[in-house]
Amino acid sequence: MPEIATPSDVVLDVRGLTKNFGGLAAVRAVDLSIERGSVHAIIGPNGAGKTTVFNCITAFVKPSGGTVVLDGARIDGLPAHVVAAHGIARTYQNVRLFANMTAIENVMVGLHRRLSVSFWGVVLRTPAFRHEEDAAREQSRAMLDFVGIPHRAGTLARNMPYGDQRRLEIARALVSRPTVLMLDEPAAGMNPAEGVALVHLIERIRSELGITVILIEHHMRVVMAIADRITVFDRGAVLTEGTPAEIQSDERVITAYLGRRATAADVRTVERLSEEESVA
Ligand SMILES: Nc1ncnc2c1ncn2[C@@H]1O[C@H](COP(=O)(O)OP(=O)(O)OP(=O)(O)O)[C@@H](O)[C@H]1O
Repeated sequence: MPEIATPSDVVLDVRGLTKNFGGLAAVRAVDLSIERGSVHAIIGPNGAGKTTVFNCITAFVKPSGGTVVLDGARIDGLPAHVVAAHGIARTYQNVRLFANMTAIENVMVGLHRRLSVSFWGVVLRTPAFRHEEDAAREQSRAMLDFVGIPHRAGTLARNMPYGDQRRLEIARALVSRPTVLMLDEPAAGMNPAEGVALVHLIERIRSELGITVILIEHHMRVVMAIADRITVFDRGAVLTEGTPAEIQSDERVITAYLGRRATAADVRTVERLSEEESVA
C-alpha cells in the first residue's frame, strides 16, 4: 500500500468513506480526521451509520468506497486481522467475550497475534512457548489491574457483573497496545456511577497509555465529560463537528435527534439539562 502524507498530528484520516447495503446508503462520503492523543466522540440518532463507519475502518465490512489512512499508511482493503496488527483495536456494541473462559484468558486472546512461537511450539508446549505464555499472562494481569478488575482474573467471563465485562473487553483491546482504541457504546447499560468510572478509565487510557480513543456513545453526560471533539452523524453523513460546547448548542444537532425543527425552547432545555448535568 502506498504511503500517504497526512499532518503528523492526525493519527487516523478517513476520506469519502461510503457503504451501501443493497439500495441503502448507510454511510455517505464521510470525512473524519482524528487528532493523535485525543478522545473523539461520534454521536447521532439510531441508524445514522456510526457503527457501520467503525465496521468499515476495522474491516469488519468492506467499504463501497473511500480511503482510511492510519499513521500515514493506507489500511482500507486490508483484512481485519492486518488492520488490527497495524494498531487499531475495538470493542463492540454488545459485549463479545468468551463466556466460558476466565477473565485473564480472555485478555490473553488479545495477545495471540503477538506470540511468535510456531504452531508445533504451542502443541508441544516447548520452553519457548511456556516463556511466552508466562509473559503474556503477566501483561494480561497488568491490564486487568489497569482497568480496575484484578480480582476477577480467575472468574469466568459469564459470571462477571455486566460493568466488569465491559472493562474486560477494554482490557482485551488494550493489551495489544493499539495506536487507536475504538469503543462502540461503552457506557450502554451502565448506571450513572459506572458511567463516571468509565470516564475516568478513558482519561487514563489517553493520558497514561497515550492511546487515541474514538467512541460512539449515546450517553451525553459521558460524551460531554470526555470528548475533545465530537462528530455528529445523521442519515449516513457528517452533520457537523466541533467541541462539546459548540455541539450542545447547535440547533441542527438537536433537530437531528428530535426528528423535527428545534425551537428556541428546545435549545434552552438542552442548555439547562447540560448545566444540571455538569454540576451533578
Ligand atoms: N449488515 C447490514 N446489512 C444491511 N443493512 C445494514 C447492515 N448494517 C447496518 N445496516 C443499516 O445501515 C444503517 C446504519 O446502521 P448503523 O448500525 O451503522 O447505525 P448506528 O448509527 O450505529 O445506529 P445505532 O445508534 O442504533 O447503533 C441502518 O439503516 C442499518 O439498518
